This record gives sequence, C-alpha cells and structure tokens, in this order.
Amino acid sequence: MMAKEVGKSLLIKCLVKHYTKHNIQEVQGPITIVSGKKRRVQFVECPNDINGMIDAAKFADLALLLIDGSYGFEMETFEFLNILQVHGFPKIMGVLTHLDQFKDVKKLKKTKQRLKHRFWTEIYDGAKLFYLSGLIHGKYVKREIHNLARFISVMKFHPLSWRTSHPYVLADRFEDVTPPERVRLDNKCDRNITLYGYLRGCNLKKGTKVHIAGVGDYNLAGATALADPLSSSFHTKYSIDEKLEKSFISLFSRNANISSEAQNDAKDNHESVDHSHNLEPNESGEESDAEDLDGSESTDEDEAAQKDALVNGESDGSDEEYGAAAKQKVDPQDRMKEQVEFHGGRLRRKAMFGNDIDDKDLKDSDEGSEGDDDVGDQSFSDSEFSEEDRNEVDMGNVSKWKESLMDRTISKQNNNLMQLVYGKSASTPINEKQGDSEDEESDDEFFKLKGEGNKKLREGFDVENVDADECSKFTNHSDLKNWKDEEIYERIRDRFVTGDWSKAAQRNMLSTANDEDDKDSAYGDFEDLETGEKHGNHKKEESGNVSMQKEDESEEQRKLKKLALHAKFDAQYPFLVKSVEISENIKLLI
Ligand SMILES: Nc1nc2c(ncn2[C@@H]2O[C@H](COP(=O)(O)OP(=O)(O)OP(=O)(O)O)[C@@H](O)[C@H]2O)c(=O)[nH]1
Repeated sequence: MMAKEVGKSLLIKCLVKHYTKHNIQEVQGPITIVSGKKRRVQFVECPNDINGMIDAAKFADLALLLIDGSYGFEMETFEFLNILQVHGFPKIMGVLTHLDQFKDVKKLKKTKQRLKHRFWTEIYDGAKLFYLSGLIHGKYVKREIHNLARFISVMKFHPLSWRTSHPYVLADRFEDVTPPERVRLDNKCDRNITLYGYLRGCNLKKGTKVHIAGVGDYNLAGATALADPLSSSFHTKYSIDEKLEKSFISLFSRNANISSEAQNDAKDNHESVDHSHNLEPNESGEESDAEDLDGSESTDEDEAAQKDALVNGESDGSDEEYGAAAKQKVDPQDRMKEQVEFHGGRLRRKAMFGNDIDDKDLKDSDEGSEGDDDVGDQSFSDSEFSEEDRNEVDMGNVSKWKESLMDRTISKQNNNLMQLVYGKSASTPINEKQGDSEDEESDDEFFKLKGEGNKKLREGFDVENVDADECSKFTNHSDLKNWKDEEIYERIRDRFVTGDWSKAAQRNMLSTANDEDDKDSAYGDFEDLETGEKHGNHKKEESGNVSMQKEDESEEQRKLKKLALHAKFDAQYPFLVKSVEISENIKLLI
C-alpha cells in the first residue's frame, strides 16, 4: 500500500478489526494476525517513499494498491508497480477508496469504469480491483472489508524460489544490548543489537552474514528461536513478549563504526517512523512458518471461505486473475505524464494518460454495465464489458507494440534462411526453377552418374510443393511404385510366409538380372569416384566387334556373372532364405 492519505492505515485497522474483533488506535509497524488454523497474515503499511517501496516489494506476498478514486491515479502507484516488478513479484490487488466523495452516481460509475480500464491496462486484463464505497462511523463498510479479508485469507501464494532459499526477517523491534560499561568507556564502540521478528524463507545459519537494508552488512552472532507469541492467542501482537527478552539475535558490527550519532539517528528514525506509522527497519518478515502461506496448506476452513467468497459475488480468485507483477508489460513512462498540483491542502503528483478513455467513450461502456450502479459491489464479471470495451482495453496502449509485432512477423516470413546465412548472392529464390542455377549444377556433378550430364534429377518433382527452407517436402512422384499394378503385386506375393519361396527366388533372380540390364541401358557407364573403378556399358563395347550370335552368348554370360555376383552378395546374409537358395542355384549354373 502506498500514496499519501489514501486510507492505508484505516484499511489495516478495519482488516485487523475484522479478523480479531479488536480495535487498534494506531498502526505501528507490522501487525500479525491469525487468519486460519494454519495461516497468519501480516499487514505492513508501505511508506510513501521509494526506499520503503523497495523494501516492501522484497518481502510482500500481496500488494494492495490503494487508489484514491476521487483523485485518480497518482504517480506513486505506477512507481510502486515498477519497483514491484524489479524487486519482488508479489500478487497485486487494487483497492479504490474515497468513492463516497462522488455525489453524482453517473460520474462515480464512469470514474470506476475509467479507473478499472486503466488498472487492467497497467496490471493485466482482469486484475482484481476492490471498491470501498465510503465510511460508516469512520470505518469502511463491514461487508466490503469482509469480502476483501476473505480474499486475502484464501489467496494462494507461490513464493519465489529466491525467497524460499534465503532467510529473511522483517524486524519489528530492535534493542541495543551493548554492555553499558563498554559504551561508557567508548561512546562510539561497536554495538550489539538484538533484532526481533519472524524468520521467513529458510533457516538462518550461525556465523552467516546479514544485510540490514539501509545500514550495511554485518556478521550474525547467533539466532534464537522464541516461543510463538500467537500460538496461545488469537489476538494481535505488535512486539515480542518481554518475558522472552533473554533470547536474542545479536548482530555485531564488522566495520566498528556505528557512531552514537548514527545510533541516535536510528532511534530518531524509529521514533519518527512510529509517529508517521511507517516501518523501520525496512527488512522483511512474515509468518514464521512459510508453509502457512502456501495455498497447498490451506485448511478446510480456508476452502470453505473461498467458496463463500465466490458465492458472495466475488470473481473466481484464480491465480490468473491475481497474476504476478511479472505480467506487467507496459512501461508507464512511455505514456504517462506527471502533473504536480495542489490538491486537498497538499501537493499531489497526478498520473495523466494521453489516451485515457474520456467520458464520451465511457458513455458507450456504461450502457453495457448497468449493474455496476452499486458502489459497494465487489463483483465484476467479463460481461460487465462489451466486446468493444474489451478491445479497447486490449488495444488501448498495447496496440502499438502489437502493430510492430505484426510488421516484424510479415517481414520475417519473407526472409529466406539461406539468404540470412549466406547473404543474398547465395540464395535461391523460391519461385526460381530448381536446377537452373550454375552453382547447383556444379555441386550436383559430384553425385551424378557418368553420362547423365545435365540430366535434371529433380524432374518430376512437385514444384508447387517445393519449399526452400523445408526440403523434407520434396516428393518425387515418378519414383513411387503403383502397388495396384498386377505385376508388382505378383512379385511380392511369394515373399510372404504363405508363398512359394523358391519360385519367388527364381523370379527375383531373373527380375534382378533384367533390372540390371535395364539399369545398364538406362544409366550407361558409371564411374565410382571413390575407388576410381570404371564400370562400362559392356553392351555398347561389345556390340561393334562380335557377331550377333557371339553377342548373345556373351550377353548370357554377363547376365550369369552378374547373377553370381548377386548371389555371392546375398550369401553373405544367410538370414535371408532366398539368398541361400539363389547362391545354390548360381553354383549349379556355373
Ligand atoms: N471520505 C473518505 N475518507 C476516507 C476514506 N478512506 C480514508 N479516508 C480518510 O482519509 C484520511 C487518511 O486516511 P489514512 O488511513 O490515515 O490514510 P493513509 O494512507 O494511512 O495516510 P498516510 O499514512 O498519511 O499516508 C483519514 O481521515 C480517513 O478517515 C474513504 O474512502 N472516504
């Protein structure tokens, strides 16, 4: 909670009253209450200064952003939002106060709409925003506080891993326990300080170093666990019981230089802090048992409370709805203007938005949200907004970066991967006919069969399916066999267990020979570039020198030789029955 005089103290008082039935006169430091069987809630008022905000962001699990609805957003709200993003990721809920200062119901409704739009834009669409409609006997309306308290009680928290692996304490009291004699001898001697507070995160190790926000790094002399001051009572406690004074955490100054002035300053600060209801020192701390805050540990009572809260018209309270500050994508600096003005007897820094939804725009949205008249109604569903309103919210400020995203996507789609890697000259335009480029031809030479020359291996490729980046889409339809063809059908029939394997083997032998023959005629000479061996087209060589009869004989012999070679190869794989048979057949033939 931040910003001045928005109602922070009053809200804490009302929440404490709700949980404990006790009235507190002043909010001095953190207030811890028991909110369930296994759950405690600690309220800490965030001071209206940047250091206080940074400290609060570090330990808070939930940030209640109080906004004076009668005034509008103040710069502090957005400064705090930015700090929350950097220093911790607490969940965020908005609370609108001072709404009773609107006399005109219509104006109130419009303002609520406008602030909600803005809140959603700055936090995230659907972020929870409570309305506190006004005061009754100087207090907020009971029902509204009841609803808010229930949300806080049942809210699920997912602590950051950094927080769970680092011990931290929000000290609610400190004592100077330096032996008086030492101080008497040297007023500027190192002091022993005892700090009291709830340890969170994980266990403190003896001898570890500690950082005291705004003061420096110190050695930890020891840590002592005290009895839980709340275990026997359902009431609030502001300080640790005096009876437990003997137990302490001592921090010895390493730099040996906490001057008496500094000490006095610290005390002064502490006093002034008390006076202005601020927190000091600005360290962290909440329940001693971190599990208490873990939603997984929520009790039946909590679950019942959550259901109850939902029945009472609350929104679903899902994690998405509460989302962390991490979801904030907007940089308020880009669009926001600060307007310093004198208002209500003090200087206030109003946050102005260039493209704020003006009253004219809101008229339209008002029509779709008649049920919003009830100032104290905490529920707001999606139906409260018309589709146009939603678009307005969605596209209000973010539309600009979305536009640039679209442009980038379109320009990316036109990029060729090869072009990006090798530069423009090496690229092959997608619509250019494949194989036309000389580079490509020279590359292909390596893998071409001799005699093939410039034969286009990619002939028959489905050019329409060609994708320069996605080569897996190449499909050579001409290579596909027509499995409905009777001949092919017959060829594989005997390959099955039920078939005649010897017949199949013979057929295979002959068809292999024929295939080879076909291949020879089709591909001509072949040179194995690896071995340097040349495989000529024997048919061609012999045709001019021998007679037709001789030619036939030699051709027959050549076929047999090839079959023998095939059989020899197949024989090396005895697990194929057909290969063994073929090899026997060949032997007989030879
Ligand atoms: N009319 C009206 N007055 C309110 C409302 N909320 C708070 N106030 C009054 O505003 C004044 C300031 O309230 P505080 O609770 O002290 O506000 P604060 O944010 O703690 O103020 P600082 O600690 O000074 O920053 C008190 O007089 C409250 O009674 C509200 O919703 N309506």
